[in-house]
Amino acid sequence: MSDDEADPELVELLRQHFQGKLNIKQESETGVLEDCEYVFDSSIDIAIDMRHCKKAAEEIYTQMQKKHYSTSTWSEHELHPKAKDESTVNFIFTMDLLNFSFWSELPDKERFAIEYKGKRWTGYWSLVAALQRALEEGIPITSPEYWQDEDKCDLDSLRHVFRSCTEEEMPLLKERLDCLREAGQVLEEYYDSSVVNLIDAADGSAASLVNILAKDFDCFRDEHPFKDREKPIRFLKRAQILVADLWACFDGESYGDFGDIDKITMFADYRIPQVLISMNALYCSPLVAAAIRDKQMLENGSSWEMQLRACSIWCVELIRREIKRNHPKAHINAILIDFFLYDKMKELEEAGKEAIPHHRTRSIWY
Ligand SMILES: Nc1nc2c(c(CN[C@H]3C=C[C@H](O)[C@@H]3O)cn2[C@@H]2O[C@H](COP(=O)(O)O)[C@@H](O)[C@H]2O)c(=O)[nH]1
Repeated sequence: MSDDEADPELVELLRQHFQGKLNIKQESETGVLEDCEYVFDSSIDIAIDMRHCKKAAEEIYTQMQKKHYSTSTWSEHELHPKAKDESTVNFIFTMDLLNFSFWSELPDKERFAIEYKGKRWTGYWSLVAALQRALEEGIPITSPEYWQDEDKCDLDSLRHVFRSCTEEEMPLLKERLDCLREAGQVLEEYYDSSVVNLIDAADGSAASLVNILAKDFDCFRDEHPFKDREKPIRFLKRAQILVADLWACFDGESYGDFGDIDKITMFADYRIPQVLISMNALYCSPLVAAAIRDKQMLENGSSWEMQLRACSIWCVELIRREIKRNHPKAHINAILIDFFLYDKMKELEEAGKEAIPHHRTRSIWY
């Protein structure tokens, strides 16, 4: 064989090696963005208004700069845990296991609310307040072993942990107990009941951790069939926000150190669509707009609901690209845009300035 001919065996080995790399590359993609672009391309009830999307991008960038919005904003929230240790990892995991469906149809004074530190907390903050209160009362609510103890951790004890200062009970309490139970079993079976072991299994990849959560835990597998598409559409909202909360809380270090964190998308909940619509970046057909305005229930997995979630994720991606185009040096990803929009929406709600209601879907996914 002449010097310039490659050894066929070596070529085959290299091919298999790079082929293998390609496979690993496949596993390190969550598929969420591709799935949402697919739904956006076939949406007829929801659209993205490009002109307002561009305008929103500039407004968001300017306000984020003014507020010095960064990962450290996460820990500045009064109720978020401050310790940078394993107890906070367990807190965040528990929080994002249960981070769904707080909305109520009752008037503000009657809706489910948690009294803690002399304040009345509703929505997402009611969850965080209840977990903090339980820990202070000596209830090990963030312990995977506790979730499996059917004598100690049952519907009554969860009702006590989430006891409201009004007559309304926390929504989907039984489903929340099921999430804790399943997570306790999976963690015991595969990760020696340690959330840190679960994070270590992702080997520093955000996308891998999202995929592991979706693979090992039914209650994180937020994916749904859409029209005649062969594969379900992946939103993976609570799996993604779990990774994002770890990243933000630990400032991208320690348990929050993910080399590919920018692969995480916006989290398809019921607040970001609301704020994108109020910024005119997202457009709803008259029928959908009327359903949202009239607070009609949009069934989980219905076409309108899927389009709303997917187009919101795609809209934030376009906003992210627009900011990157105009401010190449800005360290802004979908997570920080999302966190900023959520906090902005809560400020508008607090000030009684919600232009339109958020959409009503009751599910464990968001
Ligand atoms: N997309 C997105 N969805 C978010 C959040 C958060 C809170 N994240 C904290 C961490 C960093 C940020 O700065 C926030 O301080 C909760 N949610 C979702 O909203 C719904 C609760 O709404 P309401 O009932 O009105 O509180 C529910 O589906 C919940 O899962 C977010 O950030 N992004």
